[in-house]
Amino acid sequence: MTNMVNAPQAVTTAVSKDELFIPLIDFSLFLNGTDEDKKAAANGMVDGFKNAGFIYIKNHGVPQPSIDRVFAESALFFARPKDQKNTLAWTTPQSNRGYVSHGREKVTQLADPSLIQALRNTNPDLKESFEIGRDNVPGLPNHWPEHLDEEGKVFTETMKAFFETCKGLHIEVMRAIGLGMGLEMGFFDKFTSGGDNTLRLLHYPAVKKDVFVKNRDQVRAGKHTDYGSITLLFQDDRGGLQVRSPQGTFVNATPIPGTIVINAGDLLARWSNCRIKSTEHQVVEPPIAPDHDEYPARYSCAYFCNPNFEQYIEALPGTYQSEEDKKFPGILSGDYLVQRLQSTYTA
Ligand SMILES: O=C(O)CCC(=O)C(=O)O
Ligand SMILES: [Fe+2]
Repeated sequence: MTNMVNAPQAVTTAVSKDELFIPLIDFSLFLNGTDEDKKAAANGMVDGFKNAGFIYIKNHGVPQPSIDRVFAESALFFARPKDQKNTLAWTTPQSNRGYVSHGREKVTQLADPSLIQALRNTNPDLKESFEIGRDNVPGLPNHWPEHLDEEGKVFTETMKAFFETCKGLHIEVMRAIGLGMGLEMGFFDKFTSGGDNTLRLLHYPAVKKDVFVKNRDQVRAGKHTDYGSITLLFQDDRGGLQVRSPQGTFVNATPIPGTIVINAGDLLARWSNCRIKSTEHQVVEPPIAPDHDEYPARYSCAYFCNPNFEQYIEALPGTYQSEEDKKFPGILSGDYLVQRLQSTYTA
């Protein structure tokens, strides 16, 4: 008889509040378990994406020292002088690579550029970021700092390696989603092989407490949904990420050491014919105010995954019975992303 007490559990709870239930999945059971383990982990993941749009995973196979190195390199990068960072500036939605300074991006659901501009002026996001795309794409170079100095070279090597690590995890997570949705486990492989993903390093600088007191609408990152298929989110231990609950409240997605938060994006919601949810989230000041007058800086790292840009995305098998059940027309993955990015940024 197996010892049920010591058997690892595929699914436990990460967050439970206001009807928002975000599961914590032991991903090693999917990666290395029996067929039964794989199925239990995969089902738990898909349930999480259907109900909350968010899951946490542990034992995910990404070595903690690599994650620590990415955070350390990211902090060194953002500490560079503004002028230097601006030489690496983000340019176009088609490229979606480079440095984005405070207030330039305002993630929002609004499509009207004048409304986005008005919002950006009143409540700028208190953050800066650096976007890294698939390397060696002709005509769309990454804006690496490797020519700047030795540190720039180390940063570049670290991020290139981490991009590949996350690309591997994306492939595995989509295999789990395939299994959990009753598709073949390899169903998504032809959509994930290219790695048309974006690694975004984020820095939310230290901010005076009274900024949030004077303006109650001030946030570190405005509420939004992500655009692509899934996002792998690595957060530090500061806290501040919040997820919209079915009751409409924003609930803390508290950092859990050793875990990665994964959320479904709009394109996966569309692809799954709305079986899977893409849930609004935001970043606010940490839940507990410090004794002194300032909230410390927060760092995070989001790996935005997309189906290969040349793939045509339409309702997945099993999510409709007849053509009329399809809620959206098909679209090329790359066209969808560029459309969404175009309304997010102004030059
Ligand atoms: O910094 C975070 O924890 C979340 C960032 C985020 O949601 C995004 O960049 O889309
Ligand atoms: Fe996001």
